[in-house]
Amino acid sequence: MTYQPQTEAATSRFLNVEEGGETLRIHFNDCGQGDETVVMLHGSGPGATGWANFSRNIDPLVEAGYRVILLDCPGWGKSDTIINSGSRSDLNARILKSVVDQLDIQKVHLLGNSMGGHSAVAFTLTWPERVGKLVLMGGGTGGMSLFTPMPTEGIKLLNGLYREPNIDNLKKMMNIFVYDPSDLTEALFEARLNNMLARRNHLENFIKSLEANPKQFPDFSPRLAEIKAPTLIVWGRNDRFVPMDAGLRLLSGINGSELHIYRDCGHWAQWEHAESFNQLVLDYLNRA
Ligand SMILES: O=C(O)CCC(=O)/C=C/C=C(\O)C(=O)O
Repeated sequence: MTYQPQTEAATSRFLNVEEGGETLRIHFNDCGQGDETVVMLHGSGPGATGWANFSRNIDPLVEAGYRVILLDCPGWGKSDTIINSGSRSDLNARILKSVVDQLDIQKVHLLGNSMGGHSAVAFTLTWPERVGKLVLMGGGTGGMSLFTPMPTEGIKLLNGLYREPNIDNLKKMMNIFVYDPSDLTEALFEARLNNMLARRNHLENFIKSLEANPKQFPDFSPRLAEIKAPTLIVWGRNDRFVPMDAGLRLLSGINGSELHIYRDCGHWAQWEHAESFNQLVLDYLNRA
């Protein structure tokens, strides 16, 4: 039978999650029907969503026989908004735990981009028995860089875009987000701007969260050795948001890990090198 590409509308679902004494309506996309599930966790940029971050990765994994769940973390996409004053990595992990519990999924592979990587590590540290393999891309822990002053130029532009969400600031951020900005189309900018402006409360609450706690993503370095899940770390050599040495920290901390560094690649390996990335991930997941 010919494979039918997944669509956002046909896979869109909502669940309620209790968090901090409140009920949050959480959005996710549920794609495919495989026995094994890959959860994709997006980054923290304004306008990011599961679907937008992983648009080039969903079909190849579903076609290969995986169920793919794309979670919109609270404060992004169609999920409810939140002001977060604790660890956002752990908040996202708690939300994911409730979603997989409600879906009755016992074990998941986690694929996280940037903040999504931080959240995947938080989930694994708290519920290790629920994790198969980890794929951490441009993220996995907060903390300092040995070489790059923090916040990085990318994170400064990201925060600037949250404060002043307009097309000029979006282009400034996206131009250093990827290695080769000539791949970025006006349609992509427009879709991203529309995503952002559709939920101004998300943007305002991200800034309020930073004011309440500037360190939204804790440094998990001292606990990385607790992670037993086989872990594939993926980084762009030219990442100007989360510097590559964070990937080296993950590699030295997580015993069963290996690292793939893409040349000519910024903070969005899954998009910039989609074909190769998809094959890399599938080979890793299929490996005994
Ligand atoms: O500050 C950090 O460590 C995480 C930054 C981050 O998650 C940035 C991600 C950006 C995107 O993935 C996006 O905007 O699509």
